[in-house]
Amino acid sequence: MPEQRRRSAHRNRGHDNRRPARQAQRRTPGDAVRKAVYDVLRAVDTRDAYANLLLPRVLRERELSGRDAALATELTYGTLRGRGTYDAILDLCSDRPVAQIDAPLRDLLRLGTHQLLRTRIPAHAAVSTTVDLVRSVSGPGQAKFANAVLRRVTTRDLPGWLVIAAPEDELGRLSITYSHPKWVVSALRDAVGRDEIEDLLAADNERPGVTLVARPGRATVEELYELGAGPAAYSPYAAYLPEGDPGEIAAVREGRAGVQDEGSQLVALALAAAPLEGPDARWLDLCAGPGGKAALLAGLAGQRDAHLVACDVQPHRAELVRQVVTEDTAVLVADGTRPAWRPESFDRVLVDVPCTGLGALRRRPEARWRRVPQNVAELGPLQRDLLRTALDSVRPGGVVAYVTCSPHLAETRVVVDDVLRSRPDVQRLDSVDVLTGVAPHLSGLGAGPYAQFWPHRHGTDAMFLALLRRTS
Ligand SMILES: C[S@@+](CC[C@H](N)C(=O)[O-])C[C@H]1O[C@@H](n2cnc3c(N)ncnc32)[C@H](O)[C@@H]1O
Repeated sequence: MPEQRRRSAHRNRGHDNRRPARQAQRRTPGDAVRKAVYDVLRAVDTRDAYANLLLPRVLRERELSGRDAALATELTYGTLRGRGTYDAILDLCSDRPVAQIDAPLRDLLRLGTHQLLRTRIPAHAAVSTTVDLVRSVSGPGQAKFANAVLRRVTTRDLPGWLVIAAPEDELGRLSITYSHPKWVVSALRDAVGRDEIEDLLAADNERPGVTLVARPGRATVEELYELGAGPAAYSPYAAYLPEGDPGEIAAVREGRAGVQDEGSQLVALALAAAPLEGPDARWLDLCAGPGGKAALLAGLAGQRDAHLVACDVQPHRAELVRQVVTEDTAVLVADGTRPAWRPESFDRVLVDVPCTGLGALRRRPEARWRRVPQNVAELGPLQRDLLRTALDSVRPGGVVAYVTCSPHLAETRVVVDDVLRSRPDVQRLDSVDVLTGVAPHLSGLGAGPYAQFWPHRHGTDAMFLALLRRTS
């Protein structure tokens, strides 16, 4: 299913019926595609651009649509994701270590290697188009070097290279074979276990399909089905969009529906469904930007006469929240660790903390190379502070959902267990039970009380959920 959704998403991106005329005017459309890919790769490297945000803009500006856009997307994402594998192979094909090759040339060698080993582009075309590009950006001397290196790459297929490029130790083998930094493989293996690590790493290299959310009270899944979406596996508010641009759906443009991973929907739904005694009128989303979960919670709150307060420390993120929530939601720009409200003000609190995002690697092809182990250590104190504030903000009997889009144990159970050690006033609820109440077909979330989603098991991001109740 994810494979089918992924293919359709590729096939249908940005159809433009003016394309044939434009393409006819262009002398070498293939080069325009590769130049666009190259420019995005450089921007990712030099100014920390996000490929998923920059690429659509570059495609629009250069009027690349239809098959050209699909090819550019595949080449950009594939080259960024496969970097670890390709560098190990290039090290065997070059007389200079990859780390010492000029960054622009290195990006082009990775792009050439991706085309040779993971696409159906004929080898001669992959080599010549890449070498032409090297000539135009780095000069004839480098073009000769690139030609020699890429010709060596053509001498084996990917499995053939992996046999000699992947080291024998397990971490090294997994890291090169599935193109993840070793520390990420190690952290993911600690979280998912040895039996499933390869499935998880392989799933991280797939492009996720598009999941929509029908925001309660503002749109229905039936409305989305009529526009070509299909039923989703778990969330009653989700619909899969097999093809087409979600931006072309009126409900999405109007903010009544949105694009939202099903795991993200389910953790918000679990907070709303967690059993509660007493009033259920005041909800808080402590880290709300850009607002996907806040929009869903605001809709659910509206259905039971509750009100949501949504808070984010970054003004531009709070503004994004404002654009997707209902009018009766109060949006605050505030530091969640210095609450602007009195303790015990809320009945339900979501704290979806800033994290490494290691559970959403499918969506951000460059993220795995950008994150470093220190990020985990640096985020830890903030994650703990935010969870403490969330617990202080909820009334006795109220519920807190601690959420991350990382399965790294140091960001999930270790944070919760650490904080709860000094909180005798807090009880763990069984998140797995609550989630299966929301979505009866769900399984594979772990033994509880915490719940962990996985891309390879659920087709969702690797969201973590801990539901906690204040007892006094
Ligand atoms: C993982 S994102 C939240 C995603 C959001 N819940 C959604 O579904 O769209 C974490 C957010 O926490 C915000 N943040 C970071 N530090 C914060 C703080 N001290 N107080 C409040 N928000 C903070 C970040 O700006 C970011 O928008």
